[in-house]
Amino acid sequence: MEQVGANRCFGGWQKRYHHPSSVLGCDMHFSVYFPPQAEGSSALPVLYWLSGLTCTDENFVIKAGAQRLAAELGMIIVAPDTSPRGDGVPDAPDGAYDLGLGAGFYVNATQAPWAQHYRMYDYIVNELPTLLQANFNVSSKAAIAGHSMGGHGALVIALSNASRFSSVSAFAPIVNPMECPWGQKALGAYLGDDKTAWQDYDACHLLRQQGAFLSLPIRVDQGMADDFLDSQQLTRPLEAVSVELDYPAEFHYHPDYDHSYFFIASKIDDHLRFHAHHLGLTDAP
Ligand SMILES: N[C@@H](CCC(=O)N[C@@H](CSC=O)C(=O)NCC(=O)O)C(=O)O
Repeated sequence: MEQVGANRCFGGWQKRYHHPSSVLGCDMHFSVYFPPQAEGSSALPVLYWLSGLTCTDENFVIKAGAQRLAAELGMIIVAPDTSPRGDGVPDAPDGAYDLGLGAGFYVNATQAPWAQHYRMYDYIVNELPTLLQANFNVSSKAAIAGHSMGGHGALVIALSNASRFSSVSAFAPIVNPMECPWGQKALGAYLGDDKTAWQDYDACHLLRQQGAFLSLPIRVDQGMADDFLDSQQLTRPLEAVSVELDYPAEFHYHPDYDHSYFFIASKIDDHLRFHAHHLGLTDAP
């Protein structure tokens, strides 16, 4: 693993790394914010941030403005890329933004030509945490968050690995990919036509299946001026499932906010405080 960037930021460091991924079969970048407390001897908890369509590991780092509060809270934030990358990694034949490069959907693909490299689920759940444990002073406590496609990834990964995460949050997540154009296109390509294989990657399905056995804290924020709100099954279907199950997830709706990083930057502190509380860094959210 090689460090390829380092910027002093709120008394800590915003760093970028490059490493060979055996799971993805290619070289990957990821970004890490180390708060000032990382220079001490205590292991710090990690918040994984999963970004949306078209993003790399850098969109969140540059646009969300999370570092100021992460520095105060003593929280490491890890932002991975959104798909495998590089020569030899297939892309959508028409260069579409919602399939292939920048659109890994956090699944393990089973279909040609994707199956060899598109294994973002295993990369986030297994390879990346192991790499972080081996190289940095991180504690075993972790939380996960994301936006849109990354909100889908965060919810699916946390719901399927609830013992690994103290909390999960999402901005404008795709919560029912089985029933929306972005999800149907990606899951169809990566997993094939058998929709039973899609269920493992649908947050609504997972919550309905497992909600009765879970105590995972969930928070979702949604802008009401989001152009994708209804067309891409964002947020509301998951709220309906949580109401149906009486699952105590938090849903916050915000008039006038859209799907962009302006929304994320406006509300990211609420998510960091939510996770800090459940990670045991603070008494109150
Ligand atoms: N180009 C597309 C939509 C692309 C887009 O809005 N991407 C979002 C995530 S959407 C769901 O995963 C994003 O985070 N973009 C990067 C950024 O820095 O804003 C279109 O215009 O329709």
